[in-house]
Amino acid sequence: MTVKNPSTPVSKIERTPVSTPGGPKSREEKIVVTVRLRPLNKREQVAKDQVAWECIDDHTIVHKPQAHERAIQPASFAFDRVFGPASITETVYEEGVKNVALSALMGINATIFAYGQTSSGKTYTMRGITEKAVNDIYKHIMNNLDEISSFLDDPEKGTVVEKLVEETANDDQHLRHLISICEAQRQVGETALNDTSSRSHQIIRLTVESTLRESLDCVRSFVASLNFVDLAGSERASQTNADGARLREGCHINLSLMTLTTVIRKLRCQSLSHGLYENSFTQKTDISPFICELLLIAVLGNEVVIYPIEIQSLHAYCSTPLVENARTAIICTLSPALSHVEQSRNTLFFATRAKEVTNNAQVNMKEVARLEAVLRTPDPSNEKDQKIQQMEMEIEELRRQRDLAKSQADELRQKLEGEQQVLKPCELPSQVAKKCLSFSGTLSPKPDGKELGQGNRTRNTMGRQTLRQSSTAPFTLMHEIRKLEHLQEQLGEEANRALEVLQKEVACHRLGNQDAAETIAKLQAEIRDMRAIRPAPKEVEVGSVVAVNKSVSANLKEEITRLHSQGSTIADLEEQLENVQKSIDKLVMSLPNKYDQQSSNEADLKVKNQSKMKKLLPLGSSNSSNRKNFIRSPCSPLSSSRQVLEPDIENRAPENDDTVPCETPLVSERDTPTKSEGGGDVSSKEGTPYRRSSSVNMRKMQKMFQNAAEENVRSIRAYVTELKERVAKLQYQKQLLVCQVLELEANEAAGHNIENDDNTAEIQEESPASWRVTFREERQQIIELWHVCHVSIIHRTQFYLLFKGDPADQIYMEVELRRLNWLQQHLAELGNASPAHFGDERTISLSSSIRALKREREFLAKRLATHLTAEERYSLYIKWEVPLDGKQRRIQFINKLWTNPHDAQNVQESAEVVAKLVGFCEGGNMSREMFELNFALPSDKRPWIMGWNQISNLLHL
Ligand SMILES: Nc1ncnc2c1ncn2[C@@H]1O[C@H](COP(=O)(O)OP(=O)(O)OP(=O)(O)O)[C@@H](O)[C@H]1O
Repeated sequence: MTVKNPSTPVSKIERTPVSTPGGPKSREEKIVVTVRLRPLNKREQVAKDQVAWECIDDHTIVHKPQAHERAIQPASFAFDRVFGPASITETVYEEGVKNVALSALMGINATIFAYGQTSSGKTYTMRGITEKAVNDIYKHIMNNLDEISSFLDDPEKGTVVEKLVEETANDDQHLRHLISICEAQRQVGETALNDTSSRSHQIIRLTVESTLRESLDCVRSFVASLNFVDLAGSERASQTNADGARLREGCHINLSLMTLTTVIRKLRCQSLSHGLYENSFTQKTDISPFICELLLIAVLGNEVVIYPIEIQSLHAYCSTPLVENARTAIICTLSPALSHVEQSRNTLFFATRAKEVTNNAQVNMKEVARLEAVLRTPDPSNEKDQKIQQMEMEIEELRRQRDLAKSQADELRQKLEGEQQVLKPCELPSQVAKKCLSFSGTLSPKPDGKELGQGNRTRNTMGRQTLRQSSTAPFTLMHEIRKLEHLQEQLGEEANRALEVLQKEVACHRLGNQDAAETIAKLQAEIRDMRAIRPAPKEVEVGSVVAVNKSVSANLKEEITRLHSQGSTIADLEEQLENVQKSIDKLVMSLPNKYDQQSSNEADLKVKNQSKMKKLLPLGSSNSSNRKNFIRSPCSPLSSSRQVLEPDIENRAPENDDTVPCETPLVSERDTPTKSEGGGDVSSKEGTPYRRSSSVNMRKMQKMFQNAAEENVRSIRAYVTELKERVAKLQYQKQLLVCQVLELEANEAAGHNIENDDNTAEIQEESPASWRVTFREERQQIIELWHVCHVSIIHRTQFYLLFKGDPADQIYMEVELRRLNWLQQHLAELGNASPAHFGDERTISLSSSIRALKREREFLAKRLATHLTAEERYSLYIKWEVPLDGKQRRIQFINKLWTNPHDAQNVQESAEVVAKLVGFCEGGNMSREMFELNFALPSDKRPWIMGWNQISNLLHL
């Protein structure tokens, strides 16, 4: 069909861009979205369905709240135009879509499509719209019978869709006839909602060619498509009562509509990219080519070139630049029935989204279209070239990847060779490394005894852990040792600094008494000791590539022996820090005022108790009863009040003067003479002006000294505690290293077959998800091993509450697991008969562990009385089924804690109770306390903790 265009644009097409001489003109335009609400149909009336929607004006449709929904605000939707049940199709056409339809006469592709649930009136509406549009176009033709030509299957347009027929319409009658054939061919079926439900989408496309005479000798041609799309309706199987083929049809229809909805939604989100459409299509492999085509026309407004459709060719088509060149109008049809309110709402949501989609309306001049079509039409030879080019690029990329992989493999090989060299002196070439990878937990002989027998499963998992942890040993080990040394050195330096600060602090007191002098001397000695604990000179810088390369040239065993021969540096550090802690305490205690000295017996007892308590909970020593004994000097560089107080120093009394306020007991306000306090010149009557002024100043000073001293001691304490934590971490790391060495040696002894273990080396790192699984498994094993080895329940509590699955917990979990496995094996080997001696009067045996645990439980039972209220105790007794009238309820209750490793609730609640009794809290403090425990346990005998010395002694390192 060819239409001659009048020399002037169709006046009614207000928004259609006028063609301009010299080229196409385009502008962005929103999709025209209209809504048509049909009347209740017979079926709905018979069912006495309610009307749920109302068009309140030409642009707004609202949800009519039902009687029971009065309170709810009506949902309101606004569109370009809204047509109520009384509107006839002519009005819908004239006022809704005519402008868009007649754009085709101006060379602009146009699409009108209906969208709505089944039986909402799409076909009813589109039939009328198509009819009216055809009328208008032919009317236009009749008025402009100048040039008429026709074409069929235009080569520019490619080929038609399978079963798609393109015919030239001779006149309006002919066109109507063609449309009626089209409709007759459309598959229609009966559903519960619609006797004549369309079971397929329908598109009628008119290709409109028109000319525009610009001047006597210049005629411009336009070509545009006008598409009338009547989509099949979305439906709910429950409402259509569809089954069998009808149901499958419905599913298919829904699926394709869903795709359309998705495209609209994505378009709305301004994701107008070609990949987007490709994705939409590729994801829906069962979408019929027809629907794809439909989407292209209806949504993209593309100048459609129809290929014999295959999904693939469609992709190819989509990936070419799209010419957005269309005007689109959507008529959303609605049933007013309350029973369909949800579907209607969905339709309105779709319409709302469609409103936001912008089209690019562009005049199609035939010449331009031709050229573009030529450019876009794939030239087979060209296409081939492109494919070759693309393949070449892919080959190039593959080559690059291969080279990269090769160089990585070479690098790895080199590293491995380095490791092999390292191991040669031990007559354990690469075998050891490989054995280590494959170690499957043959460390422990099968333990005897019922409880200890649980170790089998544990050891299996240990094998897996070994894979994960030791996959890079011994290379990693050496690297770790370097890191450890580095940390040790840092720690030593920091400890020195801490001690220096402390020394200054002490010096500032200038107290000159014997105790203080001794303390200072001792601290100075400690500083000297600390300085002596220097790790072996670093050959390389840790962490750098150089370090790695140099490390591998060293002998692993030598490294470890050297580390050990450094005099158990970490243990020394630990001891030194412990001494620092003691020194601080002693210093504090050595500076009592006279008042305190006078009540020395009592105070001594108290001090003893306090220091005993400190052993239990070293961090808890800054209690208020101690504070008044703290160093009363503001002279530390840490003290903020130093400057303010310095002028007062000249008022200080001679040190050996009994009357000097400095040695006067810290007098409480209660004990201070009122007169002196009030007037300040009372003492002038009794003594020298010097005394008068100092008696006033000293009270003030004492208070300030006290505050400053407290502040200083607190900060030093915190610092020392931090250092201790770090030492504890080092201790853990060292234990891990030792465990790994142990494994290496065990492998060595076991003479593992490395060939069988190659595949295991692949296990390297765990994803967060698999770490979580591993964490749970490991924790359970740890809990079971604690039980089996009668490990301190305070330790269990701390560990359980501290390590909750953070990836950083991995190292601690593994150290703990390895340690416990070792302990389990050790206990099993020893039995009760011959406890092992480790040279520091500590012994580890099953019976000693049980005894220690018993002591710990008794200790906790005592704490029940002091740390819980009677009410809290009673509710716990009830919860834990401890007879309320029974004797020794406290110990009965404590004996129930941590008794069932397989009962997660028992574990969790036990931990909560113990934490409360010992005073642990969640979070940061927990960490501090956790590590603190490694330094000062509730008992001097701590058979459940294996330190570096014990393990390394056992390893004969
Ligand atoms: N605006 C209207 N005024 C009067 N009757 C209407 C109106 N719209 C639709 N109908 C009637 O409602 C019934 C269903 O209409 P139609 O077949 O057009 O729905 P549909 O949305 O195309 O359904 P399906 O998706 O199942 O094909 C028909 O009998 C039709 O005549």
